[in-house]
Amino acid sequence: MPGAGKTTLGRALATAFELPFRDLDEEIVRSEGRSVADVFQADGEEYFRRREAEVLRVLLAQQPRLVLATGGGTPCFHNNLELLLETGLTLYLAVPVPELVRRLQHAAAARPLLARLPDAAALEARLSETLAYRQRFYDRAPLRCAAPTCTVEAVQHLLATYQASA
Ligand SMILES: Nc1ncnc2c1ncn2[C@@H]1O[C@H](COP(=O)(O)OP(=O)(O)OP(=O)(O)O)[C@@H](O)[C@H]1O
Ligand SMILES: O=C(O)C1=C[C@@H](O)[C@@H](O)[C@H](O)C1
Ligand SMILES: [Mg+2]
Repeated sequence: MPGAGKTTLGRALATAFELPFRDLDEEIVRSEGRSVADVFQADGEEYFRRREAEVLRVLLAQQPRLVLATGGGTPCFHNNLELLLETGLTLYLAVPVPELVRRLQHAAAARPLLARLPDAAALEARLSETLAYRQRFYDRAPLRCAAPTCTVEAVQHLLATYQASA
């Protein structure tokens, strides 16, 4: 979900595993030469999702060994989840909606899907609706860690257990 900690944990995991880190939103921004908000505003979500799927495919083809922070919506469009499940090991950061609200309430305006909401209650309602729809996608990740224990050490432990059972 937005604000779940993908970038923070992703960077730390990349350092721990000595892998390059990439953030899919940043790759889209670089490829488009404009911000995510500008893409949404000028060309709409459908265009953004198309570009997101294309940039994801180009990135994975160019750089198959990496830690990638996706966007919150990435697994829910254009069979991106199937691609991620086939080509890598996916981790879902499960963060309760009230905690997401705390993290995002002062940063929602810059986010196209969370902008123009009147207050924290409206933000909470929007995030709850979004998560209710997305949960079915997120739950297909083979690895899951729940806040507040989404640490590098917790993920290393999850990985060791996963690899031992594979
Ligand atoms: N484990 C954590 N505990 C508490 N706060 C955290 C944690 N991880 C990240 N944060 C804070 O939550 C906010 C969002 O973190 P981050 O940018 O890593 O999330 P994200 O999933 O990448 O968000 P985005 O939707 O912007 O891509 C930041 O203010 C960050 O400092
Ligand atoms: O949750 C989402 O759908 C989004 C999250 C951001 O990371 C961006 O990818 C974009 O704002 C859409
Ligand atoms: Mg991020």
